[in-house]
Amino acid sequence: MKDIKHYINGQYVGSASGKLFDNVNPVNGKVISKVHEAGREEVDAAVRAAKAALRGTWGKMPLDERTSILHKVADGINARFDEFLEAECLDTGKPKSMASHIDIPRGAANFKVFADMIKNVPTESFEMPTPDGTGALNYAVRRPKGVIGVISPWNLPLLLMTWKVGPALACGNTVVVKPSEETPTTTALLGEVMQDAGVPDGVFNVVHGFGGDSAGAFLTEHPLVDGFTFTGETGTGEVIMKAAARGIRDISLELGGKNAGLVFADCDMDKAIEGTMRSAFANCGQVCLGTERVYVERSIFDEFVGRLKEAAEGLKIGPPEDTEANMGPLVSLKHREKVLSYYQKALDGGATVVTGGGVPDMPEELAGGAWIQPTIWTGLPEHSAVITDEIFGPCVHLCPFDTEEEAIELANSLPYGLASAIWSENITRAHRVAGQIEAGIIWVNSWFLRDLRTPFGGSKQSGIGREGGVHSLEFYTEMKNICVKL
Ligand SMILES: NC(=O)c1ccc[n+]([C@@H]2O[C@H](COP(=O)([O-])OP(=O)(O)OC[C@H]3O[C@@H](n4cnc5c(N)ncnc54)[C@H](O)[C@@H]3O)[C@@H](O)[C@H]2O)c1
Ligand SMILES: O=C/C=C/C=C(\O)C(=O)O
Repeated sequence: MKDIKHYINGQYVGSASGKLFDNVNPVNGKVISKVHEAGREEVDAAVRAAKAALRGTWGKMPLDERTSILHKVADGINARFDEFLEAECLDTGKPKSMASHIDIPRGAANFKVFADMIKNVPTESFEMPTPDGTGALNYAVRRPKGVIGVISPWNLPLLLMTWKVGPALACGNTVVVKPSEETPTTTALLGEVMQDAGVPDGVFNVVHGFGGDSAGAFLTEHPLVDGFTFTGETGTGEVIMKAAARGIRDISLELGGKNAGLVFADCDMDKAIEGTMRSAFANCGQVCLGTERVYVERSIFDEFVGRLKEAAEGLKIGPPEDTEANMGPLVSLKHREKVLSYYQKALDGGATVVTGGGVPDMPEELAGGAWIQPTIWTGLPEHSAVITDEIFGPCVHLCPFDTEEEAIELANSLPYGLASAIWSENITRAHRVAGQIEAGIIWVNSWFLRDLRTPFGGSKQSGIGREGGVHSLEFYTEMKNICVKL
């Protein structure tokens, strides 16, 4: 069986401890590979390699050369598209139809976009008077922040990891990546692409393992890491923030959400149903931007519930290679336990189960997988855990509202503030409501439409900082002002 090793200083290496853990295919529960678990020793070697690489050829490389290497990385991902696709779908169980349109192309785009951007973003300069009349000139320059610790989740593994590694390398940093223990394969494969593209040893390093008391914690506790970028749960973000406080290291946190959809009676119903189907069920509901609570204006509530039910019941659950399937399993049986505990809470709380609510019957060869039904509820009170907690499954609670003010208040009622989707053909209303929603990303008549130049991140407990466009460059560089007395 294949074993997945760390990638440190340009070499694939195993753990000194010999500790391995299972990588399980969520489609059938079978072990697909064994993964080396990093101890402090491997994490230390990776961080030191990254530190040394800053002072090596990478640190001295002209910008044009660096960015052309990053274009080669993107081309390398595209050249091995099918391998990346296969690996991502084995680790996550997601439909190939989705990963081939979203995950893998974005993995390549994340390198190209930021390589081009860093070449075209100006810095500022200010002339100032001085008492002796000669004046002074201030100008700002960008320098890499240093060694960046990248800690990424399992839901969009290649997409979310490269969303950080792309701009970090474009800005001249070096990285140590700790991918999710659930989905190590595409990050490991990226090491080969980096090597072939001519990325110098030590610039891109990967250590595998778990979070607490494992590779994740060892990385955040390592004093030579200069900054951390993390995507994952809010609770994990708190732990990482504490670790980063030691030594005053910078952080960028993209955290959990419990995003609201708002559907007004003046929406285009077809668009609202199509968009809500995606925002509730895409990637088996495992998208941080998903809408697990949707508020619908009362006059169209019954119609909306009926149409969403019909559409949800039309979803085809199946394994990645089933070309008709548009819903895969959850990432693991453990995650399914969590999601099913909320399905039970909904029942206990007196919800009306509009559709789903359990585990589908699957053919024998798939019976060991983490399959789950897409689920719609109505009738729960706003304080119930199903409405306040991020479940991260293919489920949505629908609730009617009467006024615009009430809809805004409901959307803003939770301590999260990642994203929201508003459905209305009244453009004045859409702008007015969008301006009042407490979230970092608002979509009007769309969902998960991404322009990589835009600010991306959450407010309240959904994160700190923004990445995307110049905001990524802000995080991954130190801005230095040079003041010259003339
Ligand atoms: N805001 C966003 O952009 C965004 C995007 C995708 C996912 N998410 C969030 O991610 C979560 C799902 O992902 P997950 O379950 O993998 O999240 P998670 O927080 O459990 O794990 C994320 C990563 O952190 C590591 N980790 C866990 N504990 C750690 C510790 N103590 N120290 C260092 N590293 C540690 C894990 O091993 C993994 O690599 C959801 O909450 C989702 O909303 C947010
Ligand atoms: O699950 C969360 C999805 C996040 C998406 C991005 O970070 C992105 O599109 O850049």
